[in-house]
Amino acid sequence: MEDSSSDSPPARAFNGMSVFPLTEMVIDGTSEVWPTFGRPISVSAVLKMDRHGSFVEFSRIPPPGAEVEKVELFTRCYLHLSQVMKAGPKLQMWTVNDSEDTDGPSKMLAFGLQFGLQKENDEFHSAIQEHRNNATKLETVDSGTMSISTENKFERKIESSSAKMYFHYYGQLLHQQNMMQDYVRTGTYYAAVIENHADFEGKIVVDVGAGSGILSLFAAQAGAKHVYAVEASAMAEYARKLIAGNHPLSQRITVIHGKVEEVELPEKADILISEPMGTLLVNERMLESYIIARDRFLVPNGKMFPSRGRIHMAPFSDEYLYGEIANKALFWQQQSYYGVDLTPLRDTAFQGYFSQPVVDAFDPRLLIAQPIMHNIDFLTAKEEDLYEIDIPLEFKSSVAARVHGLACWFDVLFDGSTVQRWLTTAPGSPTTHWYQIRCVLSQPLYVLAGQPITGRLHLIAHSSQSYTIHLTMSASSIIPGSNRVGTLQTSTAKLDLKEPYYRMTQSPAFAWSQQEQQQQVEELPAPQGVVMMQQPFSADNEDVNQDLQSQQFVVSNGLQLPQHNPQQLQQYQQQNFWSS
Ligand SMILES: C[S@@+](CC[C@H](N)C(=O)[O-])C[C@H]1O[C@@H](n2cnc3c(N)ncnc32)[C@H](O)[C@@H]1O
Repeated sequence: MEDSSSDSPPARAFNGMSVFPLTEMVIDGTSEVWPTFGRPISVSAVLKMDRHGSFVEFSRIPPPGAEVEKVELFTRCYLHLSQVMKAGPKLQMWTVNDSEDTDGPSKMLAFGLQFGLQKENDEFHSAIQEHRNNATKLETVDSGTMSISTENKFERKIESSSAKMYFHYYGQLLHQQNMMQDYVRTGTYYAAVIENHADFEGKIVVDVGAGSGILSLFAAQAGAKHVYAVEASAMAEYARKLIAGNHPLSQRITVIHGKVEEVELPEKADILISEPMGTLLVNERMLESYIIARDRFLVPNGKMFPSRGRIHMAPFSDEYLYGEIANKALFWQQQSYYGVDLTPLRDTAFQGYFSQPVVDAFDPRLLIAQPIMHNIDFLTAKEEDLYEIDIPLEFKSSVAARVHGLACWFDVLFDGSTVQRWLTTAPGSPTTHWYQIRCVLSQPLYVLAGQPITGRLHLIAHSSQSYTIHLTMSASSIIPGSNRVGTLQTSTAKLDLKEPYYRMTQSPAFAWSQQEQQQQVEELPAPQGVVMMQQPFSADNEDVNQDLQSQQFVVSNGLQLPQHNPQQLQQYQQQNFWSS
């Protein structure tokens, strides 16, 4: 390890905290995972930086009167290899993967950090965030000791195996086509750009993650002076080919193969265009690259298309979905599977199924309260704001129901000078390839009409370009004589956004007739942010995605193709898309 460089931010010291090494994880009867901690060790912490990045050096403080006077190093944790989570007012949880910094085998370290005061916890937490920021702001000065720069930013926070798979995926035309064929998505981008051509005319544009180059071509159609299409995957070569074949627009577009974190551009941009949204808006962690591109390339007061995103959330009740997930674990209930007792893994399997967010298009009538939303302003947000997103939940149930979890979707805004356009993925709106996502609780809650539902949605970014989701939901009650809310029943869930359960081949939760559904739609008021369903789900319960694509294909091309043979349609679409 090198010593801290003199160019690095000054080291900061913190005292008076105890480390509880994590010895094991225990799963109790209610399927909660509880960490078991070892004996506490008093430590001090110093935040430093060397050429590998920022790190915290924890040192043991010898107990008063101890013979040893020398401060002994407990551990050194590099921030880019550490996940730090506030687990309580005075408690932080640390998990550290030190595989990159030891010559030996990969090691995971987990511990709790207990502070004497909440203030100390807050200060230490913000100092860590600040240090992360400073580290990435330092430019490469020379070939000397300090070499932390934005060039390493992507690599330092994303595992190389994850990035490799990610860019391999986007390097294939098949997947670019899939996005392009989401006509709600592509059509909204097209309309937003063309209707707001005044924002593009004569302007320098950067297309952040250009993929096939489709948005760059839209910007050029809208009159951009020049477009820099930055694409990190091998798709950049195909984009070059596609753009070259679209003369004369091609004269005003330059494709740059590389990451927006690394490439250099000859001039600043007046406007950025990008499609960086993943499931739940933030999956894939590409919004962070969009923000980095803003800081690197956009002129002050420049425009961003889109400029704002909102995550919408509401509790839902769906017995059918809950039963489906719970039943999957029944396999492990067998006591004699070829003579083998599978039950030791039953609880683990049960938890495993509930740790997958469900991705599908659901009926908005499954929502049992008005949605709430969380705003992310792409023009002002800091990249680090997306490392940890903490959303307090507060709803009022509109019916008596069993609450099975939290449903989420998002929308983004194109804030054009001429027209404002929202691209929405709300349930009941025309379905997109993002669908909606639902976090299902293994222990449902019971609520009465009018009862408050409170809780927290806590998203923590991880190095595989996704998030760990910590969901807490409580059935609450207003404490008589006060405005305070008391908790009656609480349920928690931990999910990995990277491991979703794509439920598109399943039957819809409701198989109502069109007439019944229409009647329901007319009777129910639409929740805020949700367009109530105008049409039934796929008439023959076939794969929703295929059916969606077939409907949209028919609409967009004006062709009268058979509506109820999605497989044939999809085949037809794939063959013909690139010649349309
Ligand atoms: C969701 S796709 C959108 C593609 C295209 N703009 C469109 O709308 O059809 C995102 C693209 O961004 C690229 N990408 C992701 N992160 C990037 C980064 N840090 N630098 C450059 N390209 C990136 C991906 O390879 C992928 O092609």
